[in-house]
Amino acid sequence: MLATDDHFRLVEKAVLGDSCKSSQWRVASWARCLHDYKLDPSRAELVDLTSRELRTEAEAFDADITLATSELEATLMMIEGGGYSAHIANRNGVIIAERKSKDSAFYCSTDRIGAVWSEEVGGTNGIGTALKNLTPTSVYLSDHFYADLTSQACASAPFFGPHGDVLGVVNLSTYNPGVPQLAHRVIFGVAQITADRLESIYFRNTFRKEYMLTVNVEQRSPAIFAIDPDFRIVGATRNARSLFGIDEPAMGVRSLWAVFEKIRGNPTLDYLCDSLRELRPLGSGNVVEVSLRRPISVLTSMPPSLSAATSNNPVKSARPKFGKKVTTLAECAGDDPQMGQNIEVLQKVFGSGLHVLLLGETGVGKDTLTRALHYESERAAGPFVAFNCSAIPETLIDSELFGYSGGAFTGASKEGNAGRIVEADKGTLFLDEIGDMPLQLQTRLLRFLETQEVTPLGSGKVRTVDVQVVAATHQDLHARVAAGTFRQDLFYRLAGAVVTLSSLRERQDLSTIIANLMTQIDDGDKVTFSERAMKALLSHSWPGNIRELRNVLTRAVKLADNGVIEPKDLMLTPVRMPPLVLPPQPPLQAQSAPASGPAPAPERPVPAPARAGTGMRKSATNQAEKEAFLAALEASGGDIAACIKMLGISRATFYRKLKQHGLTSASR
Ligand SMILES: Nc1ncnc2c1ncn2[C@@H]1O[C@H](COP(=O)(O)OP(=O)(O)OP(=O)(O)O)[C@@H](O)[C@H]1O
Repeated sequence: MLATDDHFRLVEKAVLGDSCKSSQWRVASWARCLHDYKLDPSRAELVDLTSRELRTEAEAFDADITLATSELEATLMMIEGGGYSAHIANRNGVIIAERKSKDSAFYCSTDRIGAVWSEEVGGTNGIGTALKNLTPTSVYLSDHFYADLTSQACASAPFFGPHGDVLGVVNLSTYNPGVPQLAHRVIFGVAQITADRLESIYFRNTFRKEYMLTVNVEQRSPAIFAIDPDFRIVGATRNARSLFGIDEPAMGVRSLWAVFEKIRGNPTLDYLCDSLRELRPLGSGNVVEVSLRRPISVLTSMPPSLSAATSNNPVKSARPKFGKKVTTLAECAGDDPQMGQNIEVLQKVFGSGLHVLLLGETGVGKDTLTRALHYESERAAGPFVAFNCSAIPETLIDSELFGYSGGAFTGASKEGNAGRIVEADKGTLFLDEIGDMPLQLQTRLLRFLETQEVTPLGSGKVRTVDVQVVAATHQDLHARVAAGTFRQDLFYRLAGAVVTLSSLRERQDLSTIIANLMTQIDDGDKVTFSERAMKALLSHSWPGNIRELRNVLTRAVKLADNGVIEPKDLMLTPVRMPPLVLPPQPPLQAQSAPASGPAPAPERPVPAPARAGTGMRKSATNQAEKEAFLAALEASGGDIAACIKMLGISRATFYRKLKQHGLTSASR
């Protein structure tokens, strides 16, 4: 922090015009602080609102705050380790949402929910000055007006609503007098990108029922028009407004053909939807590339009885009629408040043109939740296509996902293959284990996500599709980005909403989940639990999450005598659990444990060797795991489905582990 006197002299000299070093925006802000607001740089008088005042300010935020907080989450993941926290302030400069940096040493305690950061109160500061000038603002250490604040740095960017008025400010701040200026500049860029993304999210969400024309311009934020079926412009992003000279009164009145030269003949919306097209802005020599997306509710394959569905009345009838019962969103939410909140955010983003990234341990229900979202959305009439990036050999991912034309390569089928992306047109594509997507294909996937276009191998024909992508992984994607094995821009493109699903041990509604599962398991309604069995279930740590719980319950229903499940039927003791959920054990012990079939449980769990280091224990567990895989493969006679069932793991985990243990050839 600067000495108060020194800082005061600095401010005074700059305002009097004696300092040639000060940038104009800062001098102008300091002058406002001194002359207009009569603030004293040596005495910061910051204001925190009462909870009642805060409630009023939060209500004054003219948009859905849950979308903004989900965005903050994604931003914080990208800059983790930098010591910055992320905030949303409303248009009055009051912080109404916060996501804290894990690096609490640099936490800016003045930047908390309820703090007022208008320039009139906080002097020159990121949020207040950005709001004053309606422009992104970086306030680095001694840029602050108050001497007390010169140990902190903030990067702030205002964001605007779909009708062009300012909604609030994204703010990233750190309490770190040693933060390098260059690093802070990068954070400033991130704040601006976050603000742009928020604008885009709110715009797409507001105009989701309209056609959406995106103009490809070399600008940071996209130029998008929302247009009605008569080509009237009903909405435009800030960038579209400034580039094409459109203001609010023109909305709903001006035709697209008053902005662009009309294409020959009578262009239909369908013509524009089918591919990337070129349009020439009126009075300009250069053409621009545009792409048009259909409204979310216009699904050509939707039967008439469903076409009138609105977002309040979601389409439900397209659930698969046969086979597996689809778990509902209400069942996914259970009674867990965190899960309920997650689902609320996901429902808002789903179908808005943004993609979704689901994180969470294996078996927490990422696949199940995605299916539920699909079948309770307006895409329900469209296809649900799941693609597991780790279950398909690397060499086949390209052709399987993006498709190929007949005879495109040696061994290709004569008819060709549309590819999973095209199959998912007008529906949902679930990209499971996205962390395993090979790097070179990540580039292709990114291109598709940006343009919604695919060109099947060997066909040369571009096909535009309308696909909601949900990507999922149990891996630490952030670490993969840092290690250079996952593209940062792809992460960002996928992260329209990033939601981390809680593990079963973190959930507060285990008994509800048990009750739900019992309704889904054959004969589950014919048994009850003894008190001791229920106690054992509730106190188990469930390393295998819901999948493990389901397996345990299914088996217990079969083993229960006289319709009552006792602790012995649960077989929760380590030796009888599938290998992947064993605690660390000496190799011999684990090797001798069979992968299936009931056996008398030992009195107590076998302890890990007292002096084994983490490395030793890891390799012992690894070895045990490999042995168990070999045993299961042998016992199942190479039947993958039986093997997976025996091991009690997901198909994705099965293939991942096969690869990890070098057993790939044994699986085919
Ligand atoms: N809310 C729920 N209610 C009942 N069963 C559920 C629920 N969520 C998940 N399950 C069941 O748990 C098992 C694992 O779920 P799912 O495959 O969705 O998890 P996942 O996170 O996608 O796993 P992985 O990362 O291993 O692919 C499945 O058998 C599924 O039916």
